[in-house]
Amino acid sequence: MKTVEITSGVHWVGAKDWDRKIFDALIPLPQGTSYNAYLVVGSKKTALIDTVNPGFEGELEEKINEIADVADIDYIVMNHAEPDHSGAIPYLLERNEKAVLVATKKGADIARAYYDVPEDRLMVVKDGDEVSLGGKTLLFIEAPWLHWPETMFTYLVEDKILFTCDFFGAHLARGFYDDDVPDLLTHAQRYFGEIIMPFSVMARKALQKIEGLEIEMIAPSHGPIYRNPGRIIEAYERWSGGETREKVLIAYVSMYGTNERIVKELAARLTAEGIEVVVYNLVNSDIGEIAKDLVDSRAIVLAAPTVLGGAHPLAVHAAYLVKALRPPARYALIIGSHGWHGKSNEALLEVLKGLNLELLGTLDVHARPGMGDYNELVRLTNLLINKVREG
Ligand SMILES: Cc1cc2nc3c(=O)[nH]c(=O)nc-3n(C[C@H](O)[C@H](O)[C@H](O)COP(=O)(O)O)c2cc1C
Repeated sequence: MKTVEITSGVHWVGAKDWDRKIFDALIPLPQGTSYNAYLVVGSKKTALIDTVNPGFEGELEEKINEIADVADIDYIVMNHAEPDHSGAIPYLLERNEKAVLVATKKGADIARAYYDVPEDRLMVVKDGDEVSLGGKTLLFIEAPWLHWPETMFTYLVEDKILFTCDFFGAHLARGFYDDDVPDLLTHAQRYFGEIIMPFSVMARKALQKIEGLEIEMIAPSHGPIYRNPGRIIEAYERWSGGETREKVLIAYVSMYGTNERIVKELAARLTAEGIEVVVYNLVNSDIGEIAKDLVDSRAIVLAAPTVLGGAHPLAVHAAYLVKALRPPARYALIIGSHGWHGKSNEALLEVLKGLNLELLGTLDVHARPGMGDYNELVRLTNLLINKVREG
């Protein structure tokens, strides 16, 4: 893909990574991703906003050279220091003798540590600082913890474009503008769940901060550019505000079918009552999809057998992720099974400790589910339905 001029003097010079399958050695990328970088050309100065993942430096340089010489860039704006956006900084600083790296104070610390940026090539900015490129003014807005401590947004005043790096992003190689991707909000929700949800408080603060800005375009550093920013801002308000639906997320593991039978019975009863249900068998589930559904589920059910005196490792992993992602769910049910001494429920509750979840109950099936287990399941299901409907 060639460069794209998104408005006069503002060029997309990023890279599409169609082949990437995994992010942060953890999150599957079913549709690849993109590393968006933007070249802003003023009448006097030129700035590059964000860079690309290591391995794409040459592609970035080629694109920049279509518009201006890499050696002529005056500012490299680092909205976020994570290598997928800043990995090309050392390469660029080697090929350009004058550009300074623009970052927050914390960003500068990270740039020194990760990219060996020397002091004379660093320009520290704080909230409200501006840089004029000649007819194009960059305004810096500190937006920490989205998703590292140093993050900021850059606002291009004259063109009303907000560059937000990870915030409002989506892992997608396809599409260029939001209107090219009909299912974009689903991907954005998944990205929110994976990356932003643990920082929902900071997300709300950032949304308040940009409330008064006139925004014509949102240009994140992963996924399509929003020409209709209202849609994603409204979605982020809901997601970061912890707005949940009448929806239950069930994640389970079952070696010989005990938990599976219980979970299927539970899902069928919830569905019959008009409650939205998503069921994930943890053996073959994409954790990005689970993260997406955690964004708006009101209750979580974890079900797993006792294995070697604890919970099945896949369930421990899932519980750990739930704890780390801090979803807005309000209620939980924990279901387990055992052959001789049940330990799974206890182990999962230990992992989840500290989350603001109301535990509606536990069920621990001995070997295979019997009448007593099904009766208890009916009681717990009714309780869950009532709570989920209450809100
Ligand atoms: C590898 C393995 C380890 C197990 N470890 C325990 C254990 O430590 N304690 C226990 O009570 N049952 C243990 N069990 C028995 C299972 O917890 C029991 O069969 C349970 O009903 C399986 O539920 P599932 O079919 O949903 O996986 C173990 C079973 C297997 C296959």
